[in-house]
Amino acid sequence: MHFVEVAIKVPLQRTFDYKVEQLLHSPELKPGMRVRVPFGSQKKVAVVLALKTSTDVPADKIKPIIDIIDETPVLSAQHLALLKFTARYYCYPLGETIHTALPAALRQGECPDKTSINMVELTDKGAKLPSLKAKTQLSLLKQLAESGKSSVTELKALGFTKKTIDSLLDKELITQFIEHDNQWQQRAPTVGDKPVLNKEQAVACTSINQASGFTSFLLEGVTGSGKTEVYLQCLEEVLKKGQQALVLVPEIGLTPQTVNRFRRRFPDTPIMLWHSALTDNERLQTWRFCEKGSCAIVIGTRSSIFLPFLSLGMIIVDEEHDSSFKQQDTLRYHARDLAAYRAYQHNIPLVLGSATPALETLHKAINNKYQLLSLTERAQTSTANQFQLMDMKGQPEQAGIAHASLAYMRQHLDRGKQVMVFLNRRGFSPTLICHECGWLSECSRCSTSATFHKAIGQMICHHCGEQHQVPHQCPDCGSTQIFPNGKGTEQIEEFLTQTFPDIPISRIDRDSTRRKGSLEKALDDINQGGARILVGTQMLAKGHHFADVSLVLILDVDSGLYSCDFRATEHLAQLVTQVAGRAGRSGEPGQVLLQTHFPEHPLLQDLVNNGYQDFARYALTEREDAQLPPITNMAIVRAEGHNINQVVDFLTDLVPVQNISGIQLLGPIPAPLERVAGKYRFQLHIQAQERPHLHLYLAQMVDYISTSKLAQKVRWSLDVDPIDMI
Ligand SMILES: Nc1ncnc2c1ncn2[C@@H]1O[C@H](COP(=O)(O)OP(=O)(O)OP(=O)(O)O)[C@@H](O)[C@H]1O
Ligand SMILES: [Zn+2]
Repeated sequence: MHFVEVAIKVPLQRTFDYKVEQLLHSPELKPGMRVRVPFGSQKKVAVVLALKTSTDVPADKIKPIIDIIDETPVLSAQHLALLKFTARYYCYPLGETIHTALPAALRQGECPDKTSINMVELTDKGAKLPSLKAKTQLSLLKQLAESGKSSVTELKALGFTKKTIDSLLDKELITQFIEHDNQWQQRAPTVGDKPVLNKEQAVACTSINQASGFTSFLLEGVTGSGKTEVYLQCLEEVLKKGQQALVLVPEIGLTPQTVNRFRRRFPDTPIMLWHSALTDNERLQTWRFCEKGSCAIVIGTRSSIFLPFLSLGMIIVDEEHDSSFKQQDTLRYHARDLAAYRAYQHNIPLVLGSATPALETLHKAINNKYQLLSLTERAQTSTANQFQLMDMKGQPEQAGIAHASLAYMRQHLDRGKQVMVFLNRRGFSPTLICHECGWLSECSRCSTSATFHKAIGQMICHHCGEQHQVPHQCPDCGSTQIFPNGKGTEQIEEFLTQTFPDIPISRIDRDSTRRKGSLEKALDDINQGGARILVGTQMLAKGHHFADVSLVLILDVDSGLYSCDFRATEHLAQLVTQVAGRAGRSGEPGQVLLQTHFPEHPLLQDLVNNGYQDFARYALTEREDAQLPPITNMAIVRAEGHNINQVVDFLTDLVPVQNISGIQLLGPIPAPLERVAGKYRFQLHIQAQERPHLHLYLAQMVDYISTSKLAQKVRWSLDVDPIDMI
């Protein structure tokens, strides 16, 4: 008798054993293959972890597997090891971790090659070009007679439909088959025009290319210093060796601009994209092509870290500080941190690039765990941007813009330049206020305000999404004197349209770019010089290269200066630096105006006078003093529920009576946003000097929670290495 240990998608920290009876014609079972198993009254897809000759499950209890789905493993041993590591590190059930990593089609037990049938050619019968009534079918036969075997996507691009192809298949005039083209591995890649690297870029490139085996690099380069150029020239070497590369980019970083740059540089190299808008079939195909080595470069967002590769040669994480690399629900993994594990596993270089490295990464670089490579100058201009703090105290202003700022805007616009106005708040105003009684529009289900969206005439809560009509009267006193309170991008756009009636304005935020393709269109418009004033939220901040922006106006930096989250200043400094970095990217130096009521604040002074590099190193010493991450290690248990007592009791029960050496606990404390969608939210903070202590403790705690009755009454989650406190 043989047994298998399998992982199943269930919210339990355990695996399951089944017995394997002799199945007719069954392929030899191996770890990484999928099987179907009975689970309760259901049938579930499970992944084999190990084959065993004995089990602890009593003989009368153990059930047989139903069937074996795969002929060969869909997860290699190395890939399984990655997923096991991920599950362990984030204290998340292995079955659910595997479920997160696999494309939907594979989770559901479908054939891995379902979508890979990508080529067709004539059969002998088809080659005789029999006369056919349907003209399109005949012209497809002729096309194939001329071109030989062709890819389905190519034929579709020529206007042939799937229906025409299927009809010919039915008549056995053509056949279809799978072809994984690995030709690129044998030939030297064609390389498009490229600039000569400057000295710092060349040093960085050489260091990375000379790395043998697993080495992590932090490429700390000021905005516009040509980090992408360094990636491209390193990738060239990887491709020459016939190896694959994974380039991780933030969600918004996957713009046509970025992709075109890679395409133009490597025109005959197979490059695939991975992002949230792919269909299930496209995901499966990319997965399969990576695995077979038919794809050389993947440019992908967070979850591309789980793609299988045949011969991975390098991982690059662009804008490594970006928060979109951290998944904020279910499996709360950080793609950058998993990238480090993967690079170690494959024994290859890892390149983390940013103008504003996360303190976590910088800490490792300063302690020589990562090799630090610096680009201190911009690639296309010799002068740095000029910063100016605009003291808002006593300043005349309209819509939150100082008159002095408006005068600067006019100067730049008169010279034919583009101006960017940044405010990290969408909507028209964050609240409505009653002039008579002081009523403020609040979300009825969250401890936060409801935002006024004027264009669509709705009040919307940005936390729970609750939406309702704009009131005409104050719900408390009945007065009609209710006004917008505070500013959002919609209001700024309205005001600037009135102030500069002849200047085309483009607003970029989540509301204005909801429709598919609208962001791409807006960015294109900006690059063509169509829009001259750009108003936007952090969507505008990331990675864009707008050649003609010469003035960046940052409206409200003050909200980030005084926050209960110890990371708020780091995030503010990153955001300000990234936004500012959009100015003066070619030609003359840019001007950056920061409007603030606290121009003397040490953080702003440091940032403006000495730059992010200096700020970040100072901020690390502060974290050292306060014994906060990245100096120490942290995890948060979050719990929420409609009954506040149950939430607090659950967390209180987790706090041991006696101190545990090496572990500090704080809580239960209310979350910064204490109520969301009607639920109360509390947290328990766990800190440890040593990472092994933290993980040992967390493993025991998760074990304990699995037996806790209190846990069944609340929703709880564990966040290892949280990046915010919300
Ligand atoms: N060595 C070079 N010589 C001339 N131009 C260069 C060189 N390196 C990069 N550039 C150009 O400078 C501009 C900025 O470079 P790039 O986009 O690579 O910078 P970056 O550091 O990735 O920018 P950011 O992170 O701020 O978005 C691009 O237009 C790029 O083509
Ligand atoms: Zn709400």
